[in-house]
Amino acid sequence: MTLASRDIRWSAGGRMIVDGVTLEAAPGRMLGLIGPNGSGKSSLLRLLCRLRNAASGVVMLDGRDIARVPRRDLARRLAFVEQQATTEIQLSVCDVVRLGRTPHRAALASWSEADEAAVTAALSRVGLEDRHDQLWHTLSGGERQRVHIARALAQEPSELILDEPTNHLDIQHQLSILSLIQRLGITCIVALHDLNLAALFCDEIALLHEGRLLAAGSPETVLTEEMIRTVFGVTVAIRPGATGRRHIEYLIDTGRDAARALEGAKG
Ligand SMILES: Nc1ncnc2c1ncn2[C@@H]1O[C@H](COP(=O)(O)OP(=O)(O)OP(=O)(O)O)[C@@H](O)[C@H]1O
Repeated sequence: MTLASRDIRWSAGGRMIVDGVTLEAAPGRMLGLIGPNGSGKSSLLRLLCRLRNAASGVVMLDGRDIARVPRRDLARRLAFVEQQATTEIQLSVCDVVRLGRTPHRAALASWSEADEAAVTAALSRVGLEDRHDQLWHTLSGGERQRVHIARALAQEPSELILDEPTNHLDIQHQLSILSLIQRLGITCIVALHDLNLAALFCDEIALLHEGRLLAAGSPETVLTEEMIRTVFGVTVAIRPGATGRRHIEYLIDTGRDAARALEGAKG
């Protein structure tokens, strides 16, 4: 066991947002967190990395309540890539990635070769080594996202939590970032909206609905036609894809839509 929650609850604005979630991320595996908008994915991820405290229940790192783990020790273990992270506007790309080294450096210690090597390797892994000195605020949305992933990689975590890391990324970078995360071989929890990407990359999937964990298990057991219709209100057909993973096809009644549009045009 690495990161796990037991019956955690968190409410805001008089509403239960995370409602009794018990979840376990297996060591070295990639756990996908899926669910409709507002189902509580970001809130749950923030509880798991202790950016928020659960009102009840417990989050555990290797069986130890994370509320009792010193912040610095937690930062050495666990990295979080937020959905819309912002950074001080005058920082350069390498400055942002260097922030990932903070938990590993003793107070007042000078910048080491190992620190610089970790930053260079992280930038190269996200394909931005040539942007080392560019100002962060001049990057495109997708490049910023990749820099934040590089910052998390420079942190050399053993647990990595990512909130929709493919946001803003073109398809090539969506695939390369998820492949990279998969190849890291560390424990990952990643919130994803794209169900096909979740099926393609995740070892396990957890499905949230209205703050509750509705299902957790292999992509085959969680991503079923019935579950997707019930939770997302979308009709799909699921077949084995060319990769051997499941492929989800969204069934849109284009014939009916076209007939309606035609009738509307006739007045
Ligand atoms: N601090 C807060 N105060 C009030 N409501 C909140 C707060 N934080 C989150 N919520 C509400 O909790 C619900 C879950 O939000 P959350 O961001 O966790 O969902 P999500 O599954 O990540 O959504 P999305 O897919 O749209 O990113 C939403 O309805 C949101 O408005």
